Amino acid sequence: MNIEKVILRQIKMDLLHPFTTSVGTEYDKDVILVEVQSANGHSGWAESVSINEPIYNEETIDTNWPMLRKFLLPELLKAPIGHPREVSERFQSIRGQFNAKAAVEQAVWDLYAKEQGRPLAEVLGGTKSSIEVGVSIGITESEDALLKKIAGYVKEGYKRIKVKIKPGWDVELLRAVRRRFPDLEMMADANCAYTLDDIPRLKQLDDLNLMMIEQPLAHDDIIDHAELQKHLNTPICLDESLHSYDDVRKAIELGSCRIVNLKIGRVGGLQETLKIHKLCQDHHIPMWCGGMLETGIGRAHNIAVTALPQFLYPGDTAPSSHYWERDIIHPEVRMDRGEMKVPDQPGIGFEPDIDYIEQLTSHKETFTPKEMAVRQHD
Ligand SMILES: O=C(O)CCC(=O)c1ccccc1C(=O)O
Ligand SMILES: [Mg+2]
Repeated sequence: MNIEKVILRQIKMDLLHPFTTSVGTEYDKDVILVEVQSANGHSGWAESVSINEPIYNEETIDTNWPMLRKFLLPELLKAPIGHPREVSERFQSIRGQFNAKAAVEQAVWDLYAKEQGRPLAEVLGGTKSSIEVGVSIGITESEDALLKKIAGYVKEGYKRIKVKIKPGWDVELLRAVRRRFPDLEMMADANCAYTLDDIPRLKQLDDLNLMMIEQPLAHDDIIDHAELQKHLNTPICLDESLHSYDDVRKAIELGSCRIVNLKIGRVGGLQETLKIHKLCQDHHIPMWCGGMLETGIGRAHNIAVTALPQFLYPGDTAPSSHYWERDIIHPEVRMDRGEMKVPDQPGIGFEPDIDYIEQLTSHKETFTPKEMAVRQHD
């Protein structure tokens, strides 16, 4: 692959509806888009899934930009790349920065797939032609508001719903949802809001036939989760705690989770995703694809990984219209009766709407191998 140019753009997008979790509320999103261009005219695209504040992981859009320009892009551009797997190898000595690394690596994967004229899902080993879709529902102002929202999403056809919980907004609430929707495929996501002192409270969730409870305990823990899982029948799914193949290996070994939420950004890219996928297959651990309120570009990557066979549950891959007045790709991501088609076009299979992206752009910077070489000697 001959990468001639990398373009970073930062855009701002208003969310159609604010999104509240146990740690904060997102009203809009600043997004860093990475475009890698090759000599033969193809462009690969991806986005950093960092949000505006360091409340999900330690990264933000404002920490990603200087890491990209100072460390990651010089590594990428220092010599030609044969295969996208080499990108994560080059980034190995740089600590952390998972979302930023993934954004670059995923753009290279998209470029690679386009150069081969094949869909990204197929290049990764995906086996599905359509995927099932779930929806993640933020904390609402009342129980009634939540029940109304769920009724709407059930009507739209979503295959499972995920309710955000926190202490005091949990047992009674989920009981009310279960009473109203006895057969609904339902799960809860705590975003780290509990401790082991809450075992008695969390045990009450066992009667509600939840598919799983996501990340009940601290973002950096896999030990207490193993203890908690011993007390619960409901499977624990980890999100924040898993950054790598080795994290997942240790969590499986300890019994810290029975299900894995995979976010490509959180684990540093698609190569790591593929390693985790193989590990979960070998251990019969179901996976599903989490979301970070992505634009259509990040969403397209999420759809591609969800086509892999071990992605056994619906993911948080709602269609464009769930998040945005207007998305930045053509066509927009659509859902039909709770399913989405995996695109059969080359690469991510959706065309970035470059004119609209340019309108939304607040900063832009271009990098070439030559300029990087000059800068390295400054
Ligand atoms: O993209 C989506 O719809 C999923 C939203 C979601 O749950 C989420 C959004 C931002 C940060 C963390 C999470 C999470 O899965 O914990
Ligand atoms: Mg989560």
